Amino acid sequence: MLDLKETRGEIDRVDKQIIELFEERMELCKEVAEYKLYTGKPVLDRKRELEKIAVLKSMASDEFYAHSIEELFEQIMSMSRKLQYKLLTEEGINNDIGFDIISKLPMENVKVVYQGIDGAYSQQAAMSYFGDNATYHNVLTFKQAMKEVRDGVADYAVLPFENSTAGIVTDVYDLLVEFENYIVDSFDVKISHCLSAVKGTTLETIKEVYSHPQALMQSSKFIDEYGWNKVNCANTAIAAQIISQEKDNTRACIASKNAAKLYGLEVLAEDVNQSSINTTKFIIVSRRKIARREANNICISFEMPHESGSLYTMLSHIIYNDLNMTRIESRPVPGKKWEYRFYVEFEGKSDQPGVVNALSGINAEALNMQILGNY
Ligand SMILES: O=C(O)C(=O)C[C@]1(C(=O)O)C=C[C@@H](O)C=C1
Repeated sequence: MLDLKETRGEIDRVDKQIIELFEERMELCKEVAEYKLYTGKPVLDRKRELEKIAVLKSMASDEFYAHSIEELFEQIMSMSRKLQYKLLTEEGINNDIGFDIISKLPMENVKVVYQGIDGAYSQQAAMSYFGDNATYHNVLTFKQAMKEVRDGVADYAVLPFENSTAGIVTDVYDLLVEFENYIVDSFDVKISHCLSAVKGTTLETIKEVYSHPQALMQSSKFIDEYGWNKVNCANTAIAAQIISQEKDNTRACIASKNAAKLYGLEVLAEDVNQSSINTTKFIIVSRRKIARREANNICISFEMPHESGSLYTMLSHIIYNDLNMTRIESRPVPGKKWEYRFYVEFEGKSDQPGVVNALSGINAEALNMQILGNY
């Protein structure tokens, strides 16, 4: 029988050679980086990589090794690219992500827009964040709020980003890519929904419940127990307004207690959301590319070639630079069937070298990378 210790000794000897050769190869890649620094040639040269892999595979003695060699060299070349991005960052190339670092968001006399009407949760969120020294106005769509921020009509928009029960607010995700506005802060608001209707309505007379799709989802257990139809509205407060105008006791709405009071409705049931920890994360959006000094989250979006391993390759930049990923979401790419845009959030600051390396790697290797904010 073979001696395990002896064989392991042989493995150790081969591994040492692999390390020496790997380091020798990386030193050569530094020379390539220097060449690229002066010529402005991009780090990634996929054509060269594919040609190399084909040649290396043809040297393998069987199919299994050919496949392993392909994986191994994909990794080696990925390490080589990461080293090159790091060297370029150290030379000051690619490291201006362009955020103005500020100590505090300007809050005095600012104009704040929210979606919905009086009594909307977004209004409540906006007022709790900006307080009495801001002026507030509402628009009917998230897109209009984004436009007003872009055009300077408003300094900030306060938009819902994600709910702990119903998930992400997909329209807001899409608009963050469509508009060149930036997330500058985020905060959580505890949400407690009420079922409200005009006087004379009871649980027995109701047939339809009006609300925003997210609020309907968050209260679906309660609504489905009674078998009521769900009717989508642009906003919970708009639903309350419709119910108060229609004066029809077959209809009720899901909205805040505040909205019920504002539109003269009676509260028939409180806290109808199935989760007692129902919370919505709101974001503050600005057209200025600013980041608070203590901001420690970065959100980016990118698309990728539809190839095996491409998401892994993008995320490897985050892992390699020791960054903690806190969110990953995907949305369909408009006009492209079964292709997705990814949204990735990770901890870090826009001027941190690891963040700059990761962003320059993803920017070079993904399609349409956008930095959505450092908040
Ligand atoms: O040959 C280059 O241009 C390199 O940068 C070296 C290398 C490699 O490691 O072999 C790395 C990245 C490129 O995408 C292609 C090849």
